[in-house]
Amino acid sequence: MTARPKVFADPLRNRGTAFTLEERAKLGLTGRLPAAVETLDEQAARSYAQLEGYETDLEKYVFLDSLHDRNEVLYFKVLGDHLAELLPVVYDPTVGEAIKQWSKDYRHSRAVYLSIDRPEDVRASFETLGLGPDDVDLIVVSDAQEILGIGDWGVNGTDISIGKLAVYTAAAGIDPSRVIAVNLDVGTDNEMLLNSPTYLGNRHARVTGQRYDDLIATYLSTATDLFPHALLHFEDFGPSNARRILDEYRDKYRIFNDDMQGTGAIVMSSVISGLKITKQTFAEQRLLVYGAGTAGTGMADQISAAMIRSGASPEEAKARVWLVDINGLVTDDMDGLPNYQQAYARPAAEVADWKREGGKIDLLTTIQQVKPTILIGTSTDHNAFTEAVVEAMCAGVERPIILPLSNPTERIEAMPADIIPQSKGKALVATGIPVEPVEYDGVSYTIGQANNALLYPGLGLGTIVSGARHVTDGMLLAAAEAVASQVDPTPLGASLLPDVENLRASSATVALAVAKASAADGVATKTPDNLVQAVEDAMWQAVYPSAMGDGPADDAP
Ligand SMILES: NC(=O)c1ccc[n+]([C@@H]2O[C@H](COP(=O)([O-])OP(=O)(O)OC[C@H]3O[C@@H](n4cnc5c(N)ncnc54)[C@H](O)[C@@H]3O)[C@@H](O)[C@H]2O)c1
Ligand SMILES: O=C(O)C[C@H](O)C(=O)O
Ligand SMILES: [Mg+2]
Repeated sequence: MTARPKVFADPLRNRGTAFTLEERAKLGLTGRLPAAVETLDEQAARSYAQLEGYETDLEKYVFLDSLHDRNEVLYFKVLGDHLAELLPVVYDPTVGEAIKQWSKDYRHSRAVYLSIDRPEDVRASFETLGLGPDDVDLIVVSDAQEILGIGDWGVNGTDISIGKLAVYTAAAGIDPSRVIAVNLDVGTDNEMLLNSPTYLGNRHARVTGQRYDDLIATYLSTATDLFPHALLHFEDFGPSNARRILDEYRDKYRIFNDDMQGTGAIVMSSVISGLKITKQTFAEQRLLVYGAGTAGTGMADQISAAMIRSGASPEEAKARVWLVDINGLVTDDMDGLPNYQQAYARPAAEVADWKREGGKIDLLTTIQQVKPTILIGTSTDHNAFTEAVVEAMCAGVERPIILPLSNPTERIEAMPADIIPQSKGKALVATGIPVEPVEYDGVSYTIGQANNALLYPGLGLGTIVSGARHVTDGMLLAAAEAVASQVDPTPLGASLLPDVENLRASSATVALAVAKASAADGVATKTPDNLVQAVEDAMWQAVYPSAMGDGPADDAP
């Protein structure tokens, strides 16, 4: 058997049957491909037809993953041409299924693995990529402690970094040759994985404390030293680490926590749209967050900051937020509250005569007492938003904003198909997962996807184009407003958020707003004369470079 030509194994350069005869000769591929020289469109049509032959989304995920590893341009062409259909396959919710199977189904690797047991290898692990200081725009890292709403998946969580990067490219044209996916393998507390013969990660419990902190510090300093222009995206860390890392390092490095900041901002977009319907201000809102972890408290932070901007004092804003977590309404007499919950804990005296079940003040009671204008679910507590909960929300206010945001599908607090009829069409709903429109009383209600995927790609692009030194609150707000500006939510049944179908255009608009905010906040290091053009030019397209007049580089077979 002869050796496989090297270029076939490089997904960034491989074009398979699209190599012309000249390219085949130049690359030593003569006679190594069937005669047909296909266009990218022809290849994409065949790949899509093959994809349609698979039944389950997980099979489609595996097929697309293999395509990703053979030919990146073709993969992104197929993904881009069918974005709304395929986003749920390469990303949430199917990526959650793939992660559960990851070690068992292990095929190949495109990530960098940093092990807590070998911190001395961090630098070498990046250096093996052979990339220079100007070659990297973006790194997505996860320690996989809280993957989506499915918990701790150790090294299996690698695919969340890969999935997020695929969305960055498909949605905002981040150049796929300039990104790195990283898994921080600090062990896992998932017993099932530890006992599984196929598990590929470190076989010990999660390391915490100083050694963990040292690995994070080493990661940040090494990545920034080697790739000084890269945006460092943090994904699916556990709640206390997520917040600690962001608080400690956001003024020092170019970091972004998607679950806190990206999710907070997409929720801001949903609320901005909702307030166009209720004709209220942020300062008038009463916010109830059910599931006060990384995402939920990130949202509370952004919404209370918006209350302050719209005229509330910090004390008034705080007094308009209620958190309900696993032990019921969060009050200041509870022991061991994490600091991110303490910030919003209600005075115990204020709720002394509220009804308690098993010592807890539950979600329904809190709604009845508080009459929230906004109810957010980030609890992973499936079906927690019962009919009684929805009815109580509607009894309190005319048009409640109800956002069941837990992912994946098996975790969502309620499905819009239930909330819309239960609220008689009054509730303003968006979800984290993609869902079909709901028909009710002769109206079709389109449900916006309040998933950070609608926001972070454009935010990342704007950060890269402006060379922002940090991701500021001003940039997050600009992104949220830019997303909301793309829809008119006021007709009955209209979505609160733009359609995923238009994600690429939407991301460009977001990027532009973010780049402007970066300059206004004084963190931009690049200020192109024509920002619109700079954003357009920065967006990578799924075409073979020769089509843009640039042939493939020389390479021995
Ligand atoms: N739509 C989006 O863009 C988006 C973004 C980030 C996270 N999320 C989803 O939000 C959920 C939470 O993610 P996270 O990263 O904040 O996780 P997390 O673990 O940090 O927070 C979850 C919180 O919910 C609480 N909780 C668990 N069970 C509960 C119950 N029965 N009742 C009340 N509270 C309960 C936990 O104590 C914890 O405080 C996940 O499902 C995730 O997929 C969605
Ligand atoms: O990944 C997603 O779909 C959104 C979010 O980051 C999550 O953790 O659920
Ligand atoms: Mg996440």
